[in-house]
Amino acid sequence: MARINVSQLKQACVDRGWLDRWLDDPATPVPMPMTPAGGIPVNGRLFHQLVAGLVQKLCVPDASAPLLALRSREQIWALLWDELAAAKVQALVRSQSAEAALHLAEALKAWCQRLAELRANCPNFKSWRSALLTHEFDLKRVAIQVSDGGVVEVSGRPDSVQVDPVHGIVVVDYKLSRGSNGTLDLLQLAIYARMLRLAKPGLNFAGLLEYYEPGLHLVPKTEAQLNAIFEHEVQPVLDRIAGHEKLMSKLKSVQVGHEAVRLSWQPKAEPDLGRDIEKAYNSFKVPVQVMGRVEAPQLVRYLIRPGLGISFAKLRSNAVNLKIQLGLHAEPLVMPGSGHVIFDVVKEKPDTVWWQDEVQRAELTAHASPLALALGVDINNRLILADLCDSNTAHALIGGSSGSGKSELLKSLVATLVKRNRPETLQLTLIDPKLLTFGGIVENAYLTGPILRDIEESLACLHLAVEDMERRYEILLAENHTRLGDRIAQGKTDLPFRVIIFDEFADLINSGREEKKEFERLTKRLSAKGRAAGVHLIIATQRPDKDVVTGQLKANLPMKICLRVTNAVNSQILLDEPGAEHLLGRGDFLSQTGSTPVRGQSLFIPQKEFLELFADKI
Ligand SMILES: Nc1ncnc2c1ncn2[C@@H]1O[C@H](COP(=O)(O)OP(=O)(O)OP(=O)(O)O)[C@@H](O)[C@H]1O
Repeated sequence: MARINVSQLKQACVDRGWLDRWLDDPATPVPMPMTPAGGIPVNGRLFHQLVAGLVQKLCVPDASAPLLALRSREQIWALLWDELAAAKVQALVRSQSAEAALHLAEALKAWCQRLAELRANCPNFKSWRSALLTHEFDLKRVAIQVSDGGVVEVSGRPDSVQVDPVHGIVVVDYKLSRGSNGTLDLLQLAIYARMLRLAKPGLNFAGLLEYYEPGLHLVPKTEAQLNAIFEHEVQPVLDRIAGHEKLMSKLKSVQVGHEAVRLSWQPKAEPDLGRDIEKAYNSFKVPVQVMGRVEAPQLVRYLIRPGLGISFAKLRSNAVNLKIQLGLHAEPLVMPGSGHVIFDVVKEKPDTVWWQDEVQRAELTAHASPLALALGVDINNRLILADLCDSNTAHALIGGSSGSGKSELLKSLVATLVKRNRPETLQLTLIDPKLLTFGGIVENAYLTGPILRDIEESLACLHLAVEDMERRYEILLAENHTRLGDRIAQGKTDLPFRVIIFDEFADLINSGREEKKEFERLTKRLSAKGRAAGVHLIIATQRPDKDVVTGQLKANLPMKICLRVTNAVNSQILLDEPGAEHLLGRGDFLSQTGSTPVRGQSLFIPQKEFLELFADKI
């Protein structure tokens, strides 16, 4: 079961990169960003210690009459100072500065004032517990439900739960400075309010941030506000954590054991060739050890450690020998990995990865961006995600020879966009000169117009898209928005996202010099400015040669997806490296959304299911 603590969870909500690193290895502590240096040191930990010490004294069950008689700020402060604070504050003068010590003392005084007020407003004061319900207590492993029915256990230690005269029962967090990110404070409050509600069913908790700066500033939040923060900001992160945990537990057994495991794409049991590979290499005097085995939809990957003094080149040069010895139907792909050698044995009959199953995975459903896409699954059965709203993946160039799986890939991308958006927020422009890819979609609310088939129409459509983009800029500027997504998030749907999908643009480029120049000019403008205006390009070609995929086009379309191509030159043109000529076809691809290509298998959606997505949106 996935477990996380409150500090980590709030950090994950504001920094998805941090979350990714934590998910990769929760055992290795991922450092939290530090509060920026500068200003007076605020000694928050000491403040918490001293306050907790006093509360402990006040709240003992048989508290003495003088303790119960404390009423004013001065009386409470005198006790706190004499019993706990004096020595610490004086030590601060020596170890830090008089300013820091004064800041702490003032903050503590403000807290005493707050306590006196709580007491004064407590109708039937019998003990300090009537005002301070609990203080610095552990909430251990509170199970919070996630969308797919699983749970994530969250642990933490709220500062205090109090009865506030105005706000009712409140979970309180003390802060000695507002820091650089008030959002984190609110997230923490929302998480604690939800944990308390689960731990104490029947009670509702509002929240209060008490900023001692050093004077007290209260930031109250109602239960409804905290609920909304939790639902919008925290729940998707918990869904993602639970989804990841589920995936990892499946993967673990695939990687370490050699047991049959049912993954979402349901592999047929492939023989384990681990020992055979070792024996075969040994027979050529190349000692190796197979360290692991991962079964992907299109191949089985073995991770090999070469014996001492055995070079990678030796393993690679024996690939053909291994094919013969092991009776494989294709030569294994031998590639360098980090700390091991990758030995990919392609399956004779690759498994199909069904779109319908994969798009339900939490990594995608919990993704905040409406234009997040699943390109496919990687070797480790993780979804390969790409977000059109992200500048690194805002526009895509797809290449692959005939039969490599471009049309199916385009269909799965369109299906994901349609599944995750309504026609009011997403408009598709489909250009399909081959007539087949999007054949069957008739007039539809998701489409900007009929599916375009001829070259002149396609060029005219790109012209209009540029005009549309310029108009959008003017509107965004007038309304003070920097990106269309923010406008849509505010509920304004008169300008939806617009995704232009062009299957086979080579014919257009090859129809004449002028057309080619114009196509390049228009795609350049759309790709340079489109993202902020919510206009995105996904264009595909069967002929990724240098005349079609020009340097300029490549530079303008940051995301590249290369399916099987006929030769290493085509792979080089698209990805800047060879390799895609060895892919299997049927949706086996290398995607480049970052620095190194990732191998994946695209998702398959049967035509009937694809058309059904559009069926009721005429
Ligand atoms: N992800 C996938 N899973 C299973 N089968 C696939 C997948 N992608 C493609 N295929 C199969 O591979 C074959 C070729 O696919 P597709 O028609 O998409 O290729 P293409 O690159 O568009 O070819 P062309 O350019 O000639 O139209 C089809 O039979 C298709 O069903």
